[in-house]
Amino acid sequence: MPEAALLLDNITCTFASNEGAGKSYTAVKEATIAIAPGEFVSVVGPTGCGKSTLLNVGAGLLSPSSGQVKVFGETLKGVNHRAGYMFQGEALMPWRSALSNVTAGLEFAGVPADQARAQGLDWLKRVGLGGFENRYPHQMSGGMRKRAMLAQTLIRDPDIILMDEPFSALDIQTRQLMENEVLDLWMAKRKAVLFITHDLDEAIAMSDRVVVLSAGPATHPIGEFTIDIPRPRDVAEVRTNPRFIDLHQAIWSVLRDEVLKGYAQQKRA
Ligand SMILES: Nc1ncnc2c1ncn2[C@@H]1O[C@H](COP(=O)(O)OP(=O)(O)OP(=O)(O)O)[C@@H](O)[C@H]1O
Repeated sequence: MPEAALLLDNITCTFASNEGAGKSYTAVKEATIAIAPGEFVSVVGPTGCGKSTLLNVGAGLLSPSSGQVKVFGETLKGVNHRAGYMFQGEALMPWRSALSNVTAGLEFAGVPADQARAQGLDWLKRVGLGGFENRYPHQMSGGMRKRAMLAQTLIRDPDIILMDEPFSALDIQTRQLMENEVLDLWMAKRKAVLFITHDLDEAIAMSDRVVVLSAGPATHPIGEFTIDIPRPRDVAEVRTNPRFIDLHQAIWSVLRDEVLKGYAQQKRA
């Protein structure tokens, strides 16, 4: 097996609990997930189980209580500079235009302004925002803002792409368009992707492999499925593929009980 682009190795994350002084909550326990270079891996699990926590650990934004992260074989210390991160919510800076948002990372990295501008305009075109470079976030639709965020994430050409439910706020048509665009961009460059989602259909349609997490506390992987459906895929059309239906059934049989447990816990909370 080639060296993993990203290895979350035996990760445990314990937080101080808000149930009282001295109490703690172990959200993730002894979780190991490896993503090979060029592999697209989705992680699904019930709400609140620890998906974002694991992604934050992979991004180097959160230090695990125990375990380690390896990036192309090297132990991660601090922020993961080989990763680009696309968040769940809105991450555009409202005071910057689309172009200036997209080029922000290059600017911070000291790339000369004219070079950054040329790359930014190119990326805006690639994500379907050609001609919208002067729009501010409040002048863009939710889908356009997501496109700008995608360009913002990819412009630095990261070797690892971390995505935390990036399209959950979009209507289904826009979402499917964006999913197909992400797949096209990914097929062209084949970077390692860790994609977090609630949505099993989305996970199967996009991925090479789907990892199922248990309900919390002490979340850890409880199933792993290779998605052996040929590419290129269209995320809407692939849902009628008989293999998709088989995989959906197999994964759902593992995920269903965890979703019910997660839901019961949220009702109690
Ligand atoms: N900094 C923190 N302090 C205390 N508890 C935390 C912290 N971060 C996360 N948690 C808890 O850890 C658990 C996992 O949270 P996390 O956001 O990773 O779940 P998730 O699976 O991404 O949720 P969702 O599906 O709703 O986005 C939750 O119970 C959450 O309340």
